[in-house]
Amino acid sequence: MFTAIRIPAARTLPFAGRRAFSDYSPFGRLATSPAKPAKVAVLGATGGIGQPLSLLMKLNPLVTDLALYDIRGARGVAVDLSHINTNSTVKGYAAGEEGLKATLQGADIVLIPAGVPRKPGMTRDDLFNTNASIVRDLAKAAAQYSPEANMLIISNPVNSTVPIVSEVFKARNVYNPKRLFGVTTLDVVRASRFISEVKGTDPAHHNITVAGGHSGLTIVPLLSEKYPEIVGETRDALVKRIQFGGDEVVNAKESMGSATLSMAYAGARMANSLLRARAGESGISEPAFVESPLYKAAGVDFFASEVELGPEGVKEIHALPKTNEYENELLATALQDLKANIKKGIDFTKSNP
Ligand SMILES: NC(=O)c1ccc[n+]([C@@H]2O[C@H](COP(=O)([O-])OP(=O)(O)OC[C@H]3O[C@@H](n4cnc5c(N)ncnc54)[C@H](O)[C@@H]3O)[C@@H](O)[C@H]2O)c1
Ligand SMILES: O=C(O)C[C@H](O)C(=O)O
Repeated sequence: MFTAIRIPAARTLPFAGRRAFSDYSPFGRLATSPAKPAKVAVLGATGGIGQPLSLLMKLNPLVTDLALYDIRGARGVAVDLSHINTNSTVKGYAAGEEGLKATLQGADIVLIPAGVPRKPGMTRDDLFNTNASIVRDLAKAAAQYSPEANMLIISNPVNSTVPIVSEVFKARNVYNPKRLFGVTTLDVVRASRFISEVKGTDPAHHNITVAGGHSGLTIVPLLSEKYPEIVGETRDALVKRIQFGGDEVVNAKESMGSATLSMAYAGARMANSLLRARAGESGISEPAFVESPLYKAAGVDFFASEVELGPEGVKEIHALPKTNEYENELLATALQDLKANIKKGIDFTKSNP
């Protein structure tokens, strides 16, 4: 006799119960759909930072168009990413002026991680001879093809490459200090992680100001106002670890480069914050190395601190938190180095326009 086989109904989740990728996002809040089109360009997209950063941009629902450029391989990375089922388009371009033009035209955010990374024993300043001209040439193209974009400079030495971009834009009468950012987010990401390890807490609960610049002693964590209980050797070790966190990665990678994955995360967080501010969300702040009034009187035109973001880019540069004697000494040392790093970038661009 024929017996009907009963197939149990598949279990389904009601639509409202399903979670979107953005619910699990590590960036904090992500909007679920773009308020307006946003084109993001990545220059140096094939590199150790460029690839994961481009992936994170492909996953960001605020991005509608992603354009990738490198001196090699950007088209392959773009085709690979273009199979991911998020709404944005991805295009990769070949090296040269035409590729740069197509990448940059119409861009709202330009992320630049192009250039060589450190090997053990090197300082970030040792990268200057190679990276200064790479950043200068990319800045020239950006000044021509995307003069109004937010420029996010990742290439080291950030303390010098940001002034290089400002000089290139100034020479072409398109410089807008509200749109130029040295990406120092990684210092704050590290600070919150390292402090959570000391305190045995969730890093999400720690938002620490890291001021100054992005290299060694120019990185100044300002802990005392929020964490007056962290003192003595614990404080000294924590400050040193934040200042030299980059070396920790460089040494562990044994000549294979520097931080790439944590940097891609940090760069994507910064870009996401700018995209949210651009879409009209208020109260968004990130650390960044920007043209700043904070130490202009001391001859330091660029300085990293907490910056409030708006549709115009930099909305407001916040004053530093209250500092103690120990931090004032760190700041004094940082200012000396910063002055020299900034001058080096400006002098280079003036004598090699
Ligand atoms: N700001 C920060 O916190 C931070 C953190 C980590 C690394 N970095 C810096 O980022 C830079 C890149 O690091 P990485 O590990 O990705 O290096 P990488 O060598 O893996 O990648 C660099 C990419 O840049 C490309 N490139 C070189 N010249 C170019 C040009 N003229 N135009 C376009 N692309 C070009 C290369 O082809 C390569 O794909 C380094 O200078 C590094 O020091 C900064
Ligand atoms: O340390 C480096 O050279 C890369 C980067 O600036 C970092 O802080 O990890």
